[in-house]
Amino acid sequence: MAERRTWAIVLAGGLGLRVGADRPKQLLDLAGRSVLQRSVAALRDHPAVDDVVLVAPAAWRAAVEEHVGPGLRVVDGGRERHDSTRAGLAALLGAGASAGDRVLVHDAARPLVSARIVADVVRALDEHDVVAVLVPTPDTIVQVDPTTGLPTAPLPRATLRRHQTPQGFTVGVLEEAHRRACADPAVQVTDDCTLAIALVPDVRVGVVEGDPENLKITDATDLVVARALLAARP
Ligand SMILES: Nc1ccn([C@@H]2O[C@H](COP(=O)(O)OP(=O)(O)OP(=O)(O)O)[C@@H](O)[C@H]2O)c(=O)n1
Ligand SMILES: C[C@](O)(CO)[C@H](O)COP(=O)(O)O
Repeated sequence: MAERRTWAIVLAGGLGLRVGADRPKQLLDLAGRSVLQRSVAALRDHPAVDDVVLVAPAAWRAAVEEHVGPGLRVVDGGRERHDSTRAGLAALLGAGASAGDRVLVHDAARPLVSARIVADVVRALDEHDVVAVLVPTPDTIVQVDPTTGLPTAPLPRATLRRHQTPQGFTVGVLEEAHRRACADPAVQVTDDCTLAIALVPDVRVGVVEGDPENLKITDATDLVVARALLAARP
């Protein structure tokens, strides 16, 4: 049987509007290296990862390529995150990925992901088709009425988790999830794991413990927190 390869798609196709900087947040500095350089290095330099595809915003592709240097497969992203995942998936299939290979889908906006999480996701794909990285929520979460904003259904905190990335998949399962999602525009989810579990029957789902430090840079406050975390590291 052919050796299973492990691919990573690093999603840097967004514009980072919520941070409010003069360029996409992945190009901002984080203690001497950009957010993008850190998230790409976490996958590219990991011994369990064979090959990386980087998805960039078309308008910022030259800047992205300058940040990561030569030798990395870079493709243009799409309007939404799921469009960018599809662009990354098409690129790795074009580069020879097979349905049985592993693929990790990672937000470039999570530059502090640890080698331990990456290793755990790759290992969990020996037994599962879809692997989520989850952390408990420290806040109480409530569902609200979308019109009034008033709280409606209480959600028991002990049953809630936050998704992090990288999320892991068998390549064929990620392909199938996106094929089905394309056929049904009513499907609206914000991560690939939820998509695969919802749309692909009988997938074996595994869970890896996340880490509060694997935060997503979403607004300017997250940059301050990420810089403080890096400064506190030995
Ligand atoms: N069309 C898109 C949108 C998002 N992403 C990537 O998906 C990750 C998570 O998305 P998010 O934090 O929402 O990033 P942005 O869309 O860039 O942020 P904003 O919504 O503030 O513009 C980021 O690494 C982002 O670059 C992507 O590859 N393609
Ligand atoms: C994939 C994700 O990071 C899991 O928490 C999140 O859903 C991305 O959401 P965003 O709105 O694209 O930042």
